[in-house]
Order: sequence, then structure tokens, then C-alpha cells
Amino acid sequence: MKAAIIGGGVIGGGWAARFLLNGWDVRIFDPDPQAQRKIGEVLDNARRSLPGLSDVPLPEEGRLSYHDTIKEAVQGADWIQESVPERLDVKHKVFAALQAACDPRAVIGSSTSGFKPSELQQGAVRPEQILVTHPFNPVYLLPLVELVGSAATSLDVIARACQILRELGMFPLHVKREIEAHIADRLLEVVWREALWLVKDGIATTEEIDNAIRYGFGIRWAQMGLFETYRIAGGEAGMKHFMAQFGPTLQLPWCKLTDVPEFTEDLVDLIAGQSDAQSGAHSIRELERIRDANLVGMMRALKQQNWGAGALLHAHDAQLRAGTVLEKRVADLPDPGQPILTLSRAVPLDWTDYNGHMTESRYLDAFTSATDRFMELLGCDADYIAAGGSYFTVETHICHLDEAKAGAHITVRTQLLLGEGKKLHLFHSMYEGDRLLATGEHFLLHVDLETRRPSAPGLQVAMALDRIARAQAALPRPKGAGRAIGDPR
Ligand SMILES: NC(=O)C1=CN([C@@H]2O[C@H](COP(=O)(O)OP(=O)(O)OC[C@H]3O[C@@H](n4cnc5c(N)ncnc54)[C@H](O)[C@@H]3O)[C@@H](O)[C@H]2O)C=CC1
Ligand SMILES: C[N+](C)(C)CC(=O)CC(=O)[O-]
Repeated sequence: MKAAIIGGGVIGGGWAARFLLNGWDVRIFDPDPQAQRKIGEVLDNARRSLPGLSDVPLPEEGRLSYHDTIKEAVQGADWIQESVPERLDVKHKVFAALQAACDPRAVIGSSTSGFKPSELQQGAVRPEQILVTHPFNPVYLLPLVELVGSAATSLDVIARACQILRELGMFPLHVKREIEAHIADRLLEVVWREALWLVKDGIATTEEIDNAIRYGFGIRWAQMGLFETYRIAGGEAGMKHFMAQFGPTLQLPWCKLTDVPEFTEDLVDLIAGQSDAQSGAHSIRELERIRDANLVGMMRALKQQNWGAGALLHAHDAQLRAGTVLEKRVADLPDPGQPILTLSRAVPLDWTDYNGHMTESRYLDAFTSATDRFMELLGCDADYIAAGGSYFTVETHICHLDEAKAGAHITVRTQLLLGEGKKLHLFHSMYEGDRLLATGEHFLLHVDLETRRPSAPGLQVAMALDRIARAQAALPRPKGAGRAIGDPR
């Protein structure tokens, strides 16, 4: 699949990364002579952060190309994303140029923060092809896309757009009635306006306002939004009680509402100066990396809870898994006589530490997943465990041999050293490409989950174990197996 990105600034660069890292070919047009450098830097950030959100590998990256004209960039594109500056005249010119050259069946999405689709479609030769697909910065990490059509937008285009966005791991929120600034920016503008007043009136600095958000309701909003949060705030009586209690406060002079402070030179200098004092010690790229690390950590925490944006990550993993061949049982393995592939994933940003590489506890995390996968291949899967049998790890030895950085694609291959009765002795080798990063030697015992005591495995598991043991019997003992701490390497 091919995407054309028209305008590769903050948002277009983020779209380029989202498509590219999900396996799409990406063709970019942007007249800025610095565009390639800027997009390259956005891509670097995306490569270290996005792949680690998935517990399975993303597809292989697509091909990236830069083009001198819109006409050339849109050739063969299935999706065209317009992300040029927020000016209606500029956007109209771009739509005219791209519709003169693109496939009439392609989806044309606009990143506009504020214009309605019917405004974008004025003068277009095929208005039905155009819709708003408004993303959030950074586009490669945040899943929300507000998808807005007008009465002239084809329902087929809307349906295809939704489908493609889901395949990209995004959350298309179909806004059914067009309105300036859609949904999210309407809310953000209210907060932004109030914040400007608080600074202008000398009530708070930019830093104090940011602290009021990030130490409190900002964290809350990431997981439940506004209404669900307020429902809980109503106590056992819920939303009705909340409204009875706080409805009347809406009449108090808490908000300036639609009044916007004028951007005088003094106000602009005041805000820019406070912002420099607050954050000027970091470059924008540093701030982006800090932001990305925080976002990845929060989204992975939500993934653990299978909630909100985290539930979406699980759904995307399931889609990615469906596109790969994962053997269900030992009998399906192409070659059980070789160490078995038990893990293939990218290193998530929140697995790295102050030394700038994967931190030690995460090696155990990765080897634990590899062991789980090995157990699954034996038939010790969720059903087997629910029926009362499982394995407990009783001893572990990890050797750290080389570094892995955020975003690196790691694989684990597993050799069975002993699989006899209740005993299971595994040797995991972790690689980035051909580079051996670490080994993990683990001894496990089969247990009866009711008595919590060692027990013989079920017949199917014992047979699968025996099959691998026989197939791998001729493999040489891996270097480092049985090694004691401090032995020469
Ligand atoms: N920055 C933000 O937080 C968000 C912006 N948006 C929307 O995305 C769009 C782009 O905004 P940004 O990326 O922030 O702006 P930007 O200024 O970072 O990027 C705009 C890019 O368009 C290029 N450009 C200018 N004229 C062009 C033309 N005729 N053809 C192709 N490229 C052209 C510029 O060289 C520049 O690289 C706007 O509609 C904006 O409302 C949407 C979500 C968030
Ligand atoms: C400031 N903005 C209106 C351009 C913001 C957006 O449109 C969305 C975002 O990422 O906050």
C-alpha cells in the first residue's frame, strides 16, 4: 500500500512515520528544503518509540521517497494525507493539484484542526473523495483520529478510511456532524483560552498552569476522559448527584468562556518568556523524546489494564498476530531440531534505563515471555493451566553479553537442555540480527496448581516435550550453559 504525504511538517512527518512503520510505502512532497532533515529526525524518534508498543513485530518498514511535485508524489497512492499550513486558500490549491493527478478511488484525508470538510471540498472536482482525518501530535504514538465527512463525502471513503486507520493501530472517531474544530480541539481551545487569561491577568505562570494539569486531572483524563471521571466524582449516587452538586457552579464566574485575550506584543513576550524559563533548558527534540518516553510508559500501563488506549494496543497486536504464522503445537514447527523461535519484538522505550540501553530486569521479562511461548508449544496453554497444571521457575541465570537500545528488534531462540518427567531445563539466546545479546538459563518444575507441589505433566505435554528432546538431542551444548557467576567467558 502507498501513502502520499503532502506537507511534511510537525504533523505530516508524524503521519509519514505512522504509515512507514506499519509497512506502507510513503511518498512525500514538501517544498521546504529542510523537510528531509526534519522528517528524518521525526522518524528516528518514531523508530525508538512506536514498535515497542506492540508485543509482536510490526511489518517490515515500507519505502520512503521524496518528490519534487504533488503530481509525482500522489502517483499510485491509496491514501493521500494533506498536512499543509492551516489556511483554506493553500489547502484548496493543494486539493486542486492533487485531484488532477491522483487515483479517483484514493482516500484524501486532511489534517486540518479547524476547517469543516464542506469548506475543504469547495471547488473540488471530486468532493466525495475528501474528508477530515484530524490526528494528534505525535501522530506516530497517539491513536486518535477525528474522522469527519460532509454530506458530499462518500460513505465508502469513510468506511475504507476507518478500516485503514484501524490497521495502522489508530482509533478513528467518526464525528457524525461537521463543526469547526471537530470535538477535541473545541475542548482544548477552552482550556487554552482560560490559560491565556490566567497568565495575562497575572494569576499564574505557564509553569504553574502546566503543573495544575500534569499533577492532577491530566493524568486522570488519559484513562477515563471527562464524563466517566465525573461520574465517579458523584460518589455512589453517580452522575445525577455530581450534576446536582456542581451544576450550579457553572453559573459562577469561574470561566471567561468565549472571551479571547488579544495577542499583544506584551502578552506574547510574557508567555514566550515564561515558557523559555520553564522549558528552555531542553531542545525541542529533547522535549519530544521525553514526551515520547512518558507516553509509551503510560500507554503500556494502560495496556496492562486492557483499558482505553491500552485495549486498542491489544486489538492491534491481535491484528498483527493474525498476519503472521505462529505455530500452535510442536508438530507444526518447521524444524524442532533447531533452537525454537520463542520471541520476536522491539525493545520498548520504557525497558531502557539511565545507561541508555535495555535494563537488566527486562531481560528476564523477555525470557519469561519466551518461556511462556515454549510452554504454549508444549500444550501448556491457558486451558491446560486452567485445568490445574503448570510450570514454576525454580532457578534462573542470565548473562548480559551486548547492549540493546530502544526500538531494536530482538529475537529469542530456545534450546531444550532437559525435558524429562517434571523437569524442564531451557536455554534462551537473545539476538539483535546475528548479534548475541544475552543468554538465559532457566530450570522449571511442573506443578499441580491445587497442591502447589511438583507433579508429572499431562500426557500431551510429556509427549511434546519428548518430541523436542529427541529432535534436539544432537545439538551441541550451548556456550555458557551451566556457567557459574565469575567463570571466564
Ligand atoms: N501542530 C499541531 O499540533 C497539529 C496540527 N494539525 C494540522 O496539521 C496541518 C499542518 O500543521 P503543522 O504540521 O503543525 O504545520 P507545519 O508548519 O509544521 O508544517 C506544514 C508543512 O507544510 C509545508 N507546506 C507549505 N505549503 C505547502 C504546499 N503548498 N504543499 C506542500 N507542503 C507545503 C511546509 O513546508 C511545512 O513543512 C494544519 O492543518 C494543522 O491544523 C493537526 C493536529 C495537530
Ligand atoms: C493546536 N492544535 C489546534 C493545532 C492542536 C491540534 O489540532 C491537536 C493536538 O495535537 O493537540
